Amino acid sequence: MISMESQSVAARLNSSGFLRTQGLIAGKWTDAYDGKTIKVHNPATGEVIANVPCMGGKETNDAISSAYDAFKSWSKVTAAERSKCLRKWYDLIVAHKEELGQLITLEQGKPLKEAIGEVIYGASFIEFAAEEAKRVYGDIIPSTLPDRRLFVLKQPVGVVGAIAPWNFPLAMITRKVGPALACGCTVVVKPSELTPLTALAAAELSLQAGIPPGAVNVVMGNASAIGDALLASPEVRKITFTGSTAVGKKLMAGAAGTVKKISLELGGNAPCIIFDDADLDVAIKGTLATKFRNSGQTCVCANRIIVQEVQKLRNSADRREEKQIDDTRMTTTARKQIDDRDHDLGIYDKFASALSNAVQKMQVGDGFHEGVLQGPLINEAAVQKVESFLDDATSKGAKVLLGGKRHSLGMNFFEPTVIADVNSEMLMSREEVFGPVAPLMRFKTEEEAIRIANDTNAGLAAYLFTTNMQRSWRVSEALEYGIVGVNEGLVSTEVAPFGGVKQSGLGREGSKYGMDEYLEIKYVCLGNMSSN
Ligand SMILES: NC(=O)c1ccc[n+]([C@@H]2O[C@H](COP(=O)([O-])OP(=O)(O)OC[C@H]3O[C@@H](n4cnc5c(N)ncnc54)[C@H](O)[C@@H]3O)[C@@H](O)[C@H]2O)c1
Ligand SMILES: O=CCCC(=O)O
Repeated sequence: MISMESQSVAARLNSSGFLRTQGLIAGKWTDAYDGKTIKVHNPATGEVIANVPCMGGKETNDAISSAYDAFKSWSKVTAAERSKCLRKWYDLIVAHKEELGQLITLEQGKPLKEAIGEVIYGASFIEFAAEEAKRVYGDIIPSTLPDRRLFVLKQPVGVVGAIAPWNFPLAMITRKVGPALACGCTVVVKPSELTPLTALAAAELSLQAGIPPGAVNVVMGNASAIGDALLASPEVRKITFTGSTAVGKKLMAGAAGTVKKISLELGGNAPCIIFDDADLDVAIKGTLATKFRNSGQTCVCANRIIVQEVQKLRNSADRREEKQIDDTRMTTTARKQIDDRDHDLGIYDKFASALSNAVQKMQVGDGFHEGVLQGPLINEAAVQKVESFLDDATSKGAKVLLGGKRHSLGMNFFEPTVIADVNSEMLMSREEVFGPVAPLMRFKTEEEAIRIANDTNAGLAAYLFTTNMQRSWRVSEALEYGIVGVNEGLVSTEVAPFGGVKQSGLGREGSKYGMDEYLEIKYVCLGNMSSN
């Protein structure tokens, strides 16, 4: 199955009804009103997979009206009923994980096994939301006056505009739509124009699951026209966005006009700190996982791998002093042991060579081919961005240890790359490279590692590798990030809060905290309660 060619996969998905090529408004599959379409390409081959409607403001306004109507009833359905529908949707997605995985590989490029992994990950947000739907509790507040009773109710926000990126065509949508529906909200989803097919297939399954027409609408096409319509409508009470920081800022400003609630999951610039006391195998495995997932195209991918190098200490006595060891009370053997260990400090060279060896083994190719671990980048612009970051780094003194250029397969394939001696003057340490490039930076002390790691406007995910328990806690606390992985490169799960600080965003997705994003708090005061 993994070796299926993309064209036959598309044909089969088409005949089994998984290749939907219309938007969804009020439960009806709909073309753009002016008949215009846009092409969806396979990033591995360049082939056109499908034409989907190029919708704009008019279709979006209709989708909003349909969501607004559906909200009146969906918000009144019991939590148990909503939970059942969501559970059914989850079951259907899991039952069709192969087809949805194939769609993801077709339009996004990630290897099929990874794509099916995304389907399971994406589905988990719906399952979790189905369970949480039943636990949206309010509060009773002890009153300050004897004749009053004070309550807090939690109620759905209303119609939600959910705008998603291309890198996780399913999971970035279910992470929004699952909790929104669970809380009683209805949604207008705008998937990326690069990857709308998975969203459309998932929306079809939502209808089959009994989620009422109008509760989930999908529009795509002219992104700014759709965005403007969502922002302008007073009926849309919440915008939830995952994507670039630049677009997130625009939406945040635009939401001010009607004072909408807003959640933003934006770009990262994840540091991955490798201390010299790290277990090298654990550090390599974790770094590979965080750096090369989805060919480096995730917001939580390590963007700066900051590795400890040898500290140039003056002499043995100074080394012992730095470690605050009482020299006078040490035996000669103990002193020698400390000195010998200090000579071994620094892991940079060992790490750079072990990482390069591991990366060299990664097979690049079409995601449908067996054994492929690295698919193509999403498009030519993404490849050009990686090239320009590498040119900038090498012109400023960085050294390519492995890869560094377009892959011989052509199209959007890029060689998995390791580049050493990157510093904070280089573009790739300031912005997301969003490609299969592992940039290595050097540090000497824990303090310096924390300073380098925090020296960015982003604050989404950070990683550190160390076997020192105290250090892992100390550094986790000092990192200005929303997510920290200690000795682990894959930390995303539906049960934990996902989101960033600083310019990486606002709010959290997944977990019980993700539900709050779709709820309003209402305080109710019952007065004159003492009748006799
Ligand atoms: N923090 C997270 O959870 C997270 C997750 C995935 C991706 N990302 C970030 O997303 C970026 C990559 O995704 P991308 O290239 O699709 O981002 P993007 O900002 O270009 O696009 C994201 C979505 O916004 C839409 N869009 C663009 N302009 C718009 C406008 N004016 N109004 C309304 N919608 C508009 C796009 O069509 C797409 O659907 C990276 O920066 C990555 O870090 C963040
Ligand atoms: O790209 C960002 C999302 C990745 C994840 O959910 O782990």
